[in-house]
This record gives sequence, C-alpha cells and structure tokens, in this order.
Amino acid sequence: MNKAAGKRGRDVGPVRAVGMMSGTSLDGVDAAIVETDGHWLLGFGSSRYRPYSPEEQAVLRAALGRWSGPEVDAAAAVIDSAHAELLAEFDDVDMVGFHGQTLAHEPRGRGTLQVGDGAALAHRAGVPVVWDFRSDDVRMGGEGAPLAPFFHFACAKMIGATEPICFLNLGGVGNLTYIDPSHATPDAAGALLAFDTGPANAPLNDLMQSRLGQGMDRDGALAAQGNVAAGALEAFLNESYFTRPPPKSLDRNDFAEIVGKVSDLNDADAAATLTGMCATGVVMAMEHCPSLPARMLVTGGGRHNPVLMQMLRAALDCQVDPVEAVGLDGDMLEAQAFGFLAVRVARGLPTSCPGTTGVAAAVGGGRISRPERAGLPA
Ligand SMILES: Nc1ncnc2c1ncn2[C@@H]1O[C@H](COP(=O)(O)OP(=O)(O)OP(=O)(O)O)[C@@H](O)[C@H]1O
Ligand SMILES: CC(=O)N[C@H]1[C@@H]2OC[C@@H](O2)[C@@H](O)[C@@H]1O[C@H](C)C(=O)O
Repeated sequence: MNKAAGKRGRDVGPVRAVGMMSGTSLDGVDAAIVETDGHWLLGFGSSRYRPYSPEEQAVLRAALGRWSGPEVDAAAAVIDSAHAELLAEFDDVDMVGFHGQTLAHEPRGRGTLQVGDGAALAHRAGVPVVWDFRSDDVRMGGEGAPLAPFFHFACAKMIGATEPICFLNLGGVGNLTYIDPSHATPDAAGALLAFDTGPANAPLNDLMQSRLGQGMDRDGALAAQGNVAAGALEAFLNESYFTRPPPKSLDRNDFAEIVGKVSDLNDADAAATLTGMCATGVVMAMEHCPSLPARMLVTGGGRHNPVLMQMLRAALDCQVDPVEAVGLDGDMLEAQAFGFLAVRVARGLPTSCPGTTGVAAAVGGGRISRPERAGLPA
C-alpha cells in the first residue's frame, strides 16, 4: 500500500481510487482502480476478484434481510476480512471506495444496511476509505439506490455518446440508467433517470443452488432447454412495481413470493421462466424512459448469459450490446463506480440526485474514514 497515500487525494488533480463491491449475487468481492478527478474518467487500472468460499457465502446468506444480531455481526466479519485481504493486493492507491454488503434495504421503512467497517479498513490499509454510500440519500428521502448512474454518466461522456443511451446492470437485481449526454453534469435536470428493473440473477442462482447444488445457470445452459411458463410470467408482470413510476429500488428478495410461482415447474422450465422474468422487468422499465435510447449497454454477470441476452435483443427496439462493445469491463464496472464515487464524496461532489434515487436534492453521501482517525467515531 502506498505510504504517501491520501496526499494526492486532498488535491484537485487526478486520484487513483480503488473501488470495492460485494454485490447481491453474493459470489465475491470485485475491486478495480479508476483514475479520476471526480468529474471525468481519466483511466482504468488493474482489477482483482476474490470469491467467497461456500462457508463464507452461507454466513452472508444467513444474514440477508436482517438488521442486527449475531448473523449480521458474522456477515460483517466476513466482509471486513475479505476486503482487507483483497485490498492488500493493490499498490499505490490514494483512496478506497468501500461499498460493503447490502443485507437489508427498505428505504421507505427501516432504511438501508451495508455491512463493512470503513474505519477499520482505513486503519488496516493506511489510506482514506469512503463508505456507507447510501444512508444519507435515504435520510434525505431517496431510495439509496441505484448509485452507479453518476459513474455511468461519466462513462457515456468518456465513450463520446451524443444521443441518449442506457446502461443495464444485470447482477442479483437489475438496474437501468438512462442518460441524456447533451447535459454537462449528471445532476442537471433530465441528464439521468435510474431505477431497479426487477430481479435479475438472484432468483435463478437460488433455484440452481436449491435444486441442483450449482451456483448459477452457467451460459444459460439449463434455461435453453426449457420453456417460459406463461402463467407464472403473467403473474409476475401484474406486480404493481413495474407500472409504478421511478424512483424505485428493490431488496434482493423482494420478489421471492412471485418467483416462487416456478416451484411446480421442472428444472429447465423454471430456469427459462426466471430468465424470462428478468428480461420482462427490463422491457417494462423501458416504458418509463423519456425516449428510446440509441443503445443499451449491458453490464454485470447477466450479460454472460446468452439466453437472457437473446431474450432482451428479441424484446427491445434498440441495439443491445455488452459494455465491452465500447471498451468497458462489465465484470468490474460496479467496483469502478464506487472508486469514482469515493473521489466525488471526498471532493464534496454529489453522488445522487432526484433523477437517480428520488432524493430531495443532489447529495454527496458517504462517510470518509482516514487512517489517523481509525477507531474514533467517523
Ligand atoms: N457465464 C455465465 N452464465 C450465466 N450467468 C452468469 C455467468 N457469469 C455470471 N453470471 C451471473 O451473474 C452473477 C454475477 O453477477 P454480478 O457479479 O454482476 O452480480 P453482483 O455484482 O453480485 O450483483 P448486483 O449488481 O445486484 O449487486 C452470477 O451470480 C450469475 O448469476
Ligand atoms: C441497496 C443495494 O445495494 N442495491 C444494489 C442492488 O444491486 C443492483 C441494484 O440492487 C442496485 O440498486 C444496487 O447496486 C448498484 C451497484 C447501484 O447502486 O448502482
């Protein structure tokens, strides 16, 4: 780790930040370096992935949906040690953006909970850590998610987009960002519209785990052998979430009851139907966009699933491509996003706005823990 860490971070020039993300799929931690001044993306650096062991995954799973208690403490310990281990593999970084693990998300109720102790990580790594990105947004009436849209806006500028485009992230949950790149800043009215589209890979992973002891439907191999069950899909479509206008966000298991409608189907039909539900959520999401985007750029693990990508291409009236088509890394985009957002937080720039989370006014969420303050209240 860079012993002079933090010095460059206080200037106004470029910063090398490592973003660390543990997503709703619970597969592992992604970490990736971005170089940015908080406004523009100046470059990307190396990236690393640390999978969770089956034991660690079980600890995280047991804590999902809980707000406190021994299960949450055990999950937090897994998150802290996995992130510290991965961060030690990086040299010469100025700052860390530490998302942590979402265990529970209820923005209109109990709030949002991402476990992971940023102060302890700052102490261990010797660099400033920005963390707890979502709480301030929720306190100000926002959904607290999605937060990647400000980064997507910077990506759109970087690739030279001139017409509206969408980024679609297909992780455990799906989320969409509509970008009008004619605006100069992401918080300008009309520059961004973002929200969660529905369940993405999480229900399919859960099905694969419970029925076949596998972590995912790799390459859509099982779904490709099945048929989408019309009845279950229709019940899903009738969920009020899809017609509700944004802002809106989801917890990982918010659709548990409706996806349970596949329980009577054979394995292949169940997988095909859950894949179809993910694609349908995206199709419904397009109804809320101000215009048809020129292009849909897909990121997150779902873009590796050819059955899902084919369903999207068949149902959407725009070009659908993985983000690799414009030179981005779809396995690391969210980690990069939290590196970028960390720099924005450190520089007093907003990370969400009414168009992305429904927050009352643009807000720069996130706490900053500096190594010298570790152990003290942040
Ligand atoms: N080759 C593949 N075939 C099918 N599905 C895949 C493949 N590779 C990855 N996936 C799916 O993508 C998931 C991982 O996606 P990703 O890493 O984007 O999720 P995440 O970051 O945990 O979630 P979120 O964005 O909701 O926080 C896997 O759990 C799996 O379901
Ligand atoms: C509360 C929470 O952690 N939400 C995640 C989750 O995973 C995907 C979707 O739901 C999105 O809203 C968000 O993550 C992405 C990275 C975001 O904030 O942009």
